Amino acid sequence: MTEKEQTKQAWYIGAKRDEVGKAAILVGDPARIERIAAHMTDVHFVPEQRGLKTVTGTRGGQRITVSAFGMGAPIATIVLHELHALGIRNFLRIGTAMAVPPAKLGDFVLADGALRTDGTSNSYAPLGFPAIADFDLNLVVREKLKSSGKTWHAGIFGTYDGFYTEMFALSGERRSIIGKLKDDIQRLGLIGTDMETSALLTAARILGVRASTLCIATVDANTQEKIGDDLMATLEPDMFELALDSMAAMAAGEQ
Ligand SMILES: O=P(O)(O)O[C@H]1O[C@H](CO)[C@@H](O)[C@H]1O
Ligand SMILES: O=c1cc[nH]c(=O)[nH]1
Repeated sequence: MTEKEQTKQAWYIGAKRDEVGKAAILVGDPARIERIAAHMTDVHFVPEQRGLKTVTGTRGGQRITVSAFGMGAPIATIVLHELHALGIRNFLRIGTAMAVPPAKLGDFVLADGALRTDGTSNSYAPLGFPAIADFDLNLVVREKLKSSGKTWHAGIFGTYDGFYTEMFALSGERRSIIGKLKDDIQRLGLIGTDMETSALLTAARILGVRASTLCIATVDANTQEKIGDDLMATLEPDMFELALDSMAAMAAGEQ
């Protein structure tokens, strides 16, 4: 029996088959679930388990599921894997990423692929296997970005497991630790960094489903400057709209 035939209710997110839609958006922060739900109709909240929140609603005539994984690749892939086992074939992670020029704070960054600097993706495929976003999904997202008039960049992300050991120095002494991140960025021309994308893209390819990541650049990788909550609050609804419209288009194509 395949995973999909076997799974009627997901172990950790708790969703049953009839509680999920045809495409999924993965967010980190569970507080985004209520806020994105306001951009859909006929909304159904799946009972929360272990702090994992999921909502399904209608957008553009399609049922779309949004699940919050919290932070980091291990739990993000569990959520993707469970939604895949419930029958979902299209995934878009949305959220925040560290910015690298030419991306400026507040710009959108779209992953065409990702450097596999995470550990979780190794459990899906050996390191030589590339973490590549789905081409058709990214075409749809690109079209939505172009018509939005927003400033956006597409390219390769870097995904790291150690937030305070590899990505963000809390004190001056620790700055040397994140030297590798800056080196990777410069040497490899990364456009953004996060903690989930390479694992999600690898897992999705191995599971035979489509995935990508669209983020708002919220932290400058060189200066560690962050965008304020007020600016993020004005950008987040645009990210929700772009993501929901993209996934409604993908879900429509699955019919
Ligand atoms: O996209 P959001 O949920 O904002 O998450 C980002 O912020 C968290 C910490 O950096 C990581 O999970 C990262 O990917
Ligand atoms: O600094 C940051 C900001 C967002 N996401 C990350 O992974 N790191």
